[in-house]
Amino acid sequence: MNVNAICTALAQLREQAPLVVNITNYVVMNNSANALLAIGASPIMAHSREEMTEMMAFAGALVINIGTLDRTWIERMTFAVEQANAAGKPVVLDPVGCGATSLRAHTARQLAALAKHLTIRGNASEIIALAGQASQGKGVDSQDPSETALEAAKQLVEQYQAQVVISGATDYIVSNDGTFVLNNGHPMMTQVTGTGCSLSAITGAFAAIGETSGLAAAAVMGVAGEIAAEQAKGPGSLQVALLDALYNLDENTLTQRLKLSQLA
Ligand SMILES: Nc1ncnc2c1ncn2[C@@H]1O[C@H](COP(=O)(O)OP(=O)(O)O)[C@@H](O)[C@H]1O
Ligand SMILES: Cc1ncsc1CCOP(=O)(O)O
Ligand SMILES: [Mg+2]
Repeated sequence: MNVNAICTALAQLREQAPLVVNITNYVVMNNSANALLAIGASPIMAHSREEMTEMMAFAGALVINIGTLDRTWIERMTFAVEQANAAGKPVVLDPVGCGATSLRAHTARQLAALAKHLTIRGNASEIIALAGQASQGKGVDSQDPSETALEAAKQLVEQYQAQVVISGATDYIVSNDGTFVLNNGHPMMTQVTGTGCSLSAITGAFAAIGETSGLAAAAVMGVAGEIAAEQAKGPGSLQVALLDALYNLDENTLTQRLKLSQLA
């Protein structure tokens, strides 16, 4: 996949405006819904078991985010993944805080093993912990450089037949087709809660239109993030500017700014 293919995927996303079902955490529901709307998709935050079979029949994709987990949520998430599988819909898993507690690690692994068409998107500490290795995450924040998660990501690709997006200063998109490297974004993005969760939600939107790689999602998020950081005075205005940048992102800007390469 090259920059032209990413631009085509973005145009298709805006044309189709896929519906993305999110079971996400209390912190970022608003951020994620707004990020999906800004890029041109249609979000719905839905948790109820009673409506999930119907929901997955007409939805484009399911995004599962374990950020504010408890027993009830785990049961709902498991059922939702089963319904996505039955309807042949792709699943994106955001293993928020995986490594902080065994509940998160155990749940993320169970969900990953269950999902049939899976993309995993996490920061480096989450990806390392999901693979069962020692990570240095602090709660939901990464303290590992993204390149240190590459071996773990390759293990997860193999183990779950998944695509894996490691986000960070450099984003890596790892799959059976090789590893793409993105060098966009801005460090201030780590000081707004929900930028990673928004990236996972947008990954769901691209998965819904048949673009299973998280590459297109990481590309638009990275470029929009750096444009937003140029305009922001700090994290508060960055949050608003990010939505504007996602909304206004065009093919020329994406092409000019994208720093994309591939690992040999
Ligand atoms: N140091 C950084 N420099 C540039 N972009 C970054 C940096 N850290 C994170 N990002 C970007 O911020 C977004 C969220 O990634 P990340 O902070 O790793 O997720 P999470 O919020 O789940 O920890 C991604 O688009 C990523 O590329
Ligand atoms: C702070 C926090 N606590 C539980 S979920 C959450 C949000 C995490 O969002 P992100 O991973 O996008 O920074
Ligand atoms: Mg996160």
